[in-house]
Amino acid sequence: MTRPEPHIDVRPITVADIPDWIRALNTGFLRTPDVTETEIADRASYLEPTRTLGAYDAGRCVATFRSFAQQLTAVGGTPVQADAISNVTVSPTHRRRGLLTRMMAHDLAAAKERGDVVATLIAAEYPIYGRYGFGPATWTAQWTVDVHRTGLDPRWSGPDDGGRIDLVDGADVRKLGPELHERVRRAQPGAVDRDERWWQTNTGALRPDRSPWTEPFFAVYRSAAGEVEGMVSYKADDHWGDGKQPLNTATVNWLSATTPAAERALWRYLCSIDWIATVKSDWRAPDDLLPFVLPDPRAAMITSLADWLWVRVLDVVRALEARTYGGEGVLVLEVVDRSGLSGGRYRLEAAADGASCTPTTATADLTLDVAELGTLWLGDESAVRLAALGRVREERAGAARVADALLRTSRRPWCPDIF
Ligand SMILES: CC(=O)SCCNC(=O)CCNC(=O)[C@H](O)C(C)(C)COP(=O)(O)OP(=O)(O)OC[C@H]1O[C@@H](n2cnc3c(N)ncnc32)[C@H](O)[C@@H]1OP(=O)(O)O
Repeated sequence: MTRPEPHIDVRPITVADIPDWIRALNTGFLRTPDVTETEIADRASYLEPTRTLGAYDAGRCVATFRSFAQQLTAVGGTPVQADAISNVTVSPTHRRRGLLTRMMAHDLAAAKERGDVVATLIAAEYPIYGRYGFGPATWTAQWTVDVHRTGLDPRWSGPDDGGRIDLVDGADVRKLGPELHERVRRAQPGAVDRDERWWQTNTGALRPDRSPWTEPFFAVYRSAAGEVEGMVSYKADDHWGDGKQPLNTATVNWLSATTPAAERALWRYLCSIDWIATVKSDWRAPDDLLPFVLPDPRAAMITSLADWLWVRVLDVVRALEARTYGGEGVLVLEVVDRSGLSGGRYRLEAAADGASCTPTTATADLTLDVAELGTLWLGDESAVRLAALGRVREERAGAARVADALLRTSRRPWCPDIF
């Protein structure tokens, strides 16, 4: 049970509040609470005070919340404006008193007012955000590859498709990476844009963390035509077996590819590095090609599978009109939104040349909470499955099957980023 705490002020921060806000953030994330000058300067360089909230009890910051503008790729490749939420913490002294609820209400109201189509976040724990209308919209998997079981010829080196792989340094990544990622994310439903700071912090040009920077390896795949089609960042440990065999692990920080050829070449490259006995993937789509670019797919085991990007639909009409559909058809959705932001009855008409969505008084085919709409919107989840779980209700027999035929996608959505 939450209890109201009117004496605690929830408000956007000012620049002067940044050090105390960072201390509260570090506390909530169980990091050492002291604040360094580097951290203050870094946060001050990109925090938008109007979109950065703090809760103040007797002048001390006891909760943090931040949002920023993000482009999220809808099914079909159109980016929509998202309200990306991050840095959510409530100090342990002030938990379960409704502070998150107050900060979320403040932020979502502002996002709605601004005209954002959806809000997004990556949830620390599953039970937190459903109550605010968020639904898990993409899932993620991590693989561990037993290199000696892959069936790859250990004599193999380099791509066999006319392309090439080159080791590069951070400066090259900053030059080539942003354009590559733009192509990746525009083609990948569920992917988001990356700002310059992402490239700086992931190549060591900017080092805001207290943890010392360790330069990873970077490799670029170019096609036979010389086009940059893929890139990987990885690190390796130093582990030797009792028989003096090298048993090192290569851990992928991130791997981006615009073509299956690039994906195949980069995974095979990682598995071909001398001394490497194990390859650990980054957070990938659950239907990643990885296992199947290996002669023996069982060499790649999923070691982690979980929800990743959560979506909260703020504008049903624009969200449904932004995406493409698997066929033509009409679906009337009764969207229930207890916060009053996006509820209503909507008629979706999907056609080959685009979709239209309009408020309607026609009889509903399906009734669902706005959180379930967020779960269905990127095409990953099945309405038939949600109906079986009682999470969507068919008002017309067979409507969930129609929804699946329209909404689901052949490849699963994926968000390569954490934010
Ligand atoms: C996008 C991101 O940044 S994800 C990171 C989220 N942050 C963390 O996980 C850091 C550690 N945890 C925390 O800081 C806090 O516990 C928070 C932010 C998760 C929750 O903040 P609180 O102020 O305690 O939440 P609030 O009091 O508004 O809770 C509202 C409801 O959600 C429930 N709830 C909140 N957090 C959780 C949780 N982790 N698990 C289950 N239920 C939860 C509460 O019980 C309450 O339910 P009720 O209305 O039925 O009583």
